[in-house]
Amino acid sequence: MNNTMIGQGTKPLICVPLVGRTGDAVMAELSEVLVKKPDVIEWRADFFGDISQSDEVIRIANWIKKAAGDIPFIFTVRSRREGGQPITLNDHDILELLINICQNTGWEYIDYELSNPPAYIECLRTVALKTKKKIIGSFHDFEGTPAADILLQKFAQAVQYQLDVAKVAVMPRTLEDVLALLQVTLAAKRLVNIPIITISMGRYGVISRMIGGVFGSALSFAIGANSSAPGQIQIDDLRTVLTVIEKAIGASNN
Ligand SMILES: O=C1C[C@@](O)(C(=O)O)C[C@@H](O)[C@@H]1O
Repeated sequence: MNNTMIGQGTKPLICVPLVGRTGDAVMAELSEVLVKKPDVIEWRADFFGDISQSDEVIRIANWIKKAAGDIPFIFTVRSRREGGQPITLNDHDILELLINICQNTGWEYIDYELSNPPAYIECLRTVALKTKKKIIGSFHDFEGTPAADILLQKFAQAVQYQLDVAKVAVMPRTLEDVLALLQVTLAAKRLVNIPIITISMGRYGVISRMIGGVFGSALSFAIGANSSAPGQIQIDDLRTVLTVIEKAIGASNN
């Protein structure tokens, strides 16, 4: 099994999401994706019907970890305001659940939105440090692609909070938006000293999922069993493309 952490290695890691509504569905998805050997697995727990039952969430998280061995895991509860599923938990409940995950599972990464109150982010960071978890500070815009300076601020914010990884996922309305996101990726890579992940979503943005690594994005999301966002492609296709790009870059000497 691969256990490379985000930001290590020469080519971007491939992460697949789990989006089942029930424990059985999540477990079935897990067996399906494990065969495809992703580098990282994300549980999008906002899709999980029993998310308000924290004991059940912890039980399944521990089951998943045991079944998947060394693969690094990301625990994500995407908020409604950033494109997540409607859930009954409020921001404070979500923070409590994330703390619970830090304290009671061996999961490596917690995704936490940079739009959360600063006090919540600092609280989670303190717990994460104590429990040796890493935080991915994230920002999502499913409507459009904000201007470069706004996106660059998101990366700077993640660094200010002393988080471990910074991630930006935005929706392009034009191909120019995709180019803008790639340009921001390159600028952010040069600006910040933590691993970054960038995604231009949807039909136009598909190409960013394949070539984002060239510009500095450390991870790309793909479909192992089910998709969690528009524009994700099948893991086998993404792996083929990333392998070809790595080979081509490695082979060229001018
Ligand atoms: O933030 C992201 C990126 C993503 O939205 C994508 O576009 O691939 C998929 C989400 O599951 C993940 O949490």
